[in-house]
Amino acid sequence: MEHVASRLSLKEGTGEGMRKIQIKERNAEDIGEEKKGGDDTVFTSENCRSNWRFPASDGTVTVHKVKPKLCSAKAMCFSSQEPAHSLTEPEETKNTPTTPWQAAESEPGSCEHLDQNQAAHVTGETAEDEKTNRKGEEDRVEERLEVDDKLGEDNWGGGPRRKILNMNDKAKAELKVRRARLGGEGEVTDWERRKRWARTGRGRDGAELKEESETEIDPGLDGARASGVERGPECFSEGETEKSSISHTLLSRMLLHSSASSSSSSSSFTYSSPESDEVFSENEATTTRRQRMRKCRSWKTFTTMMQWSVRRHSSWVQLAGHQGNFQPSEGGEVLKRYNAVESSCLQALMNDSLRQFVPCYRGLTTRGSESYIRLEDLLSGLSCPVIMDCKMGVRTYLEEELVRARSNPCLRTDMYQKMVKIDPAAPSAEEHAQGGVTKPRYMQWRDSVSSTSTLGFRIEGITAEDGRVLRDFKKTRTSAQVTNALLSFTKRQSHILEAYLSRLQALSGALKESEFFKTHEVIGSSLLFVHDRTNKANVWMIDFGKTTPTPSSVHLKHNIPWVEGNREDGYIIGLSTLTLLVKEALRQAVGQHHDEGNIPVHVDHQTGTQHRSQPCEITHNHI
Ligand SMILES: Nc1ncnc2c1ncn2[C@@H]1O[C@H](COP(=O)(O)OP(=O)(O)OP(=O)(O)O)[C@@H](O)[C@H]1O
Ligand SMILES: O=P(O)(O)O[C@@H]1[C@H](O)[C@H](O)[C@@H](OP(=O)(O)O)[C@H](OP(=O)(O)O)[C@H]1O
Repeated sequence: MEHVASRLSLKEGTGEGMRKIQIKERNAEDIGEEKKGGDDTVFTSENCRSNWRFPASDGTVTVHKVKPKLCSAKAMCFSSQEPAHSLTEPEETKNTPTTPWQAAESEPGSCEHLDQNQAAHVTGETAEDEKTNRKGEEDRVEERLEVDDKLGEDNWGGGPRRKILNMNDKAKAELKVRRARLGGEGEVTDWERRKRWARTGRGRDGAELKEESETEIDPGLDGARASGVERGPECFSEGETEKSSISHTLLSRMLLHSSASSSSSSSSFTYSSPESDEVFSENEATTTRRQRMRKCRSWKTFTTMMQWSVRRHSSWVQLAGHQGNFQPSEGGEVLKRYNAVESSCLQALMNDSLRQFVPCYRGLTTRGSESYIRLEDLLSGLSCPVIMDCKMGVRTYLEEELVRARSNPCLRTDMYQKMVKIDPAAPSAEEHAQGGVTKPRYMQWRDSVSSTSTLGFRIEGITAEDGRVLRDFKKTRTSAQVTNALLSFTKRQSHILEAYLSRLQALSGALKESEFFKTHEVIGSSLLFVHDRTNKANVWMIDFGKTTPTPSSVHLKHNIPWVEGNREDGYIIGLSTLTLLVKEALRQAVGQHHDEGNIPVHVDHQTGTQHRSQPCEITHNHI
C-alpha cells in the first residue's frame, strides 16, 4: 500500500527545520476557516494539546490547535452514568472511590476524616495564620471554582473533575480547610449535601428532582421545599433564621430553576456572586454581611458540586466523536454543534425511507454565540442504556481531504502521537523526524489497522451497563475479534442479538429504497447500537458531518471497493459484514460455537451477497 504521505512530497518540516520554526497556533474554529481558505493566525508558543502543523516554504510551521476527540475512558466516565450503588450508598463509608472527586475525598487524611484543627495541621497553619490567610484562601478557592465552572461549561463534565483530579495534596487540604470553615461546626458538609442531592434527584428531569426531594427528609431540602419551592424564592418571612433564609433562597431557586428548565446543563445551576448578593438588604451590618457571604460561598461550592453531580448522573453518554460537539438539552433531545453539511443531510433524511433509522431532526437552536442542531436523544427513556458506536464504510476520509493534503500538506503532531501510541513502528523515519503526519496518512493508517479497510466498519466504542466506557478497539481488526466484542457488548443475550439482526436487515432494505443513499457518499457515519436492561434494542444511523451529495453523473453502488475517484464509500460492505457477524455472534450465543473460533465470512462485494464458506479473512486493499 502506498501511503499518501509519501505521495505528498513533503518538502518542508524536516527535523532540523522544525527546531528553527516559528510556531503559530490557531483554535479549532480557525481550522474550519482554514478549510475554507481563511488565514487569521495568532502567534503563541507550542503548548496546545493537539495540533496541525503547516510547513511553509519559508521554513515556518503553523500549528493549529484542534478540539480533541474523546479518547479516554476517564474523560467519558465524567459525563456518563455511574453504577446505581454509587448514587445510593454513602460513599465515605467505602474505601473504593469511583470518581476522582471521591478519590480526593476518601484519601487518607482527607477532610471528611478531619476536624478543623487536623485540617489546619495538614496545611501547616497556626490559628493566627489561619485568621490572617482566611480571606486569601477563600478568594483562591473561589477563583479556582470559577475556573472550574468555566471549564465545566466548555467540557460538559470533564473540566471540573479533571481539575480536581490534578489538585495536589496541599490544594486538597486547602479546599478541605475552607470547606470546614465555611460549613461551620455542626452543619451538614457540602459533600453530604451533594450526596443527598444525588440521592434525591439523580434524573435529568427537573420535575423528578422536585418530586423526589419532597419525599426525602433533609433539613436543607425540606426547608427549601417548605419555604422556597412551594412559596417561591422571595417569600421568606421576617422571622426566619439567617441560615434558613440564605440557604433556602438559593436552594429553592435552584430547585425552581431546574424544575422550570428541566435541564442538566451547567448553565442551569450557575449562580454568580452578584446573584448571591441579592439575598442581602443594603443596610446590614458589615460583619453579618461577611458571615453571610461566607455562607453563600459555601453555597456556591455546593451548587458547583451539584453541577458535577447532575452531569455525572445524566443518562446521556457521548461515546465517540469530538469533545465539545454536544450540549445537554431537555425534552428528550441533544444538541450537536452546527455543521451545514450534517444539517442539510438531516433535513433531507426526514423525508426519506431512512427516516425511521435516523434521530428526529428538530431544527436549529443557539446557545450563546454557538449554533446547534437539535436531535432526538436516542438514549432518552432507556434504563441504563448500553451502547456501541460502529463507524461505517471502507474509508473514513473524503477524497477532497486527499486532494487538499496534496496541495497543502499539513503535519499533525497529535495524529503522529496517536499513531506512535498504537504502534511506535508505524511512522516512517521521515515522519519520526518531523514528529508529524498528514491527516490522510493517519486516517488511512487508522483504517488499515482497524477493521475499516477490511470489514467495512469499525467499532469506535462501547459503554457497558455499569457505566464503563471501552474505546480500545483501534486494533480490533479481525471478524473473530469483532464477534467477541459483539458477544461481550450484548452479554450473549440472544434476544438482543436477534433484535439487532432484524434491525440491520430492515436497514438494508430501507437503504435499497432510499433516494438519499443513492445520491450521497456516506463517509464517517456511524451505526449506534442501543439496548437497555428492559430489553429495548435499536440501531440508528448517526453522524452525517462528512456525508456529501454526489454529482448527478456519479451513481454509487456502496458495495464495491473504493479507488480514488470513484467515491465509493463501502457502506453496504460494512453493513453486510456487520450483519453477518451479528448472526455469528447469535449463533455462538445460542451455543453453536464454531470449532476454530474464527468466523467464516465471505461477502461478495460485487453483488452484495453474503455466504458462509471456509474460514477466511476478508481483505480489500483499496488504499
Ligand atoms: N441523537 C443522539 N442521541 C444520543 N446519543 C447520540 C446522538 N448522536 C450522537 N450521540 C452520541 O455521541 C457520540 C458521537 O456522535 P457523532 O458521531 O455524531 O459525533 P461527532 O463528533 O460528529 O463524531 P466524529 O468525530 O466521529 O465525526 C455517539 O457515539 C453517541 O454516543
Ligand atoms: O479516531 P481517532 O483515531 O481519534 O481519529 C479521528 C477520527 O478519524 C475522526 O473521524 C476524525 O474526524 P473527522 O471524521 O471529522 O475528520 C479525527 O480528525 P480530526 O482530529 O481532524 O478532527 C481523527 O482525529
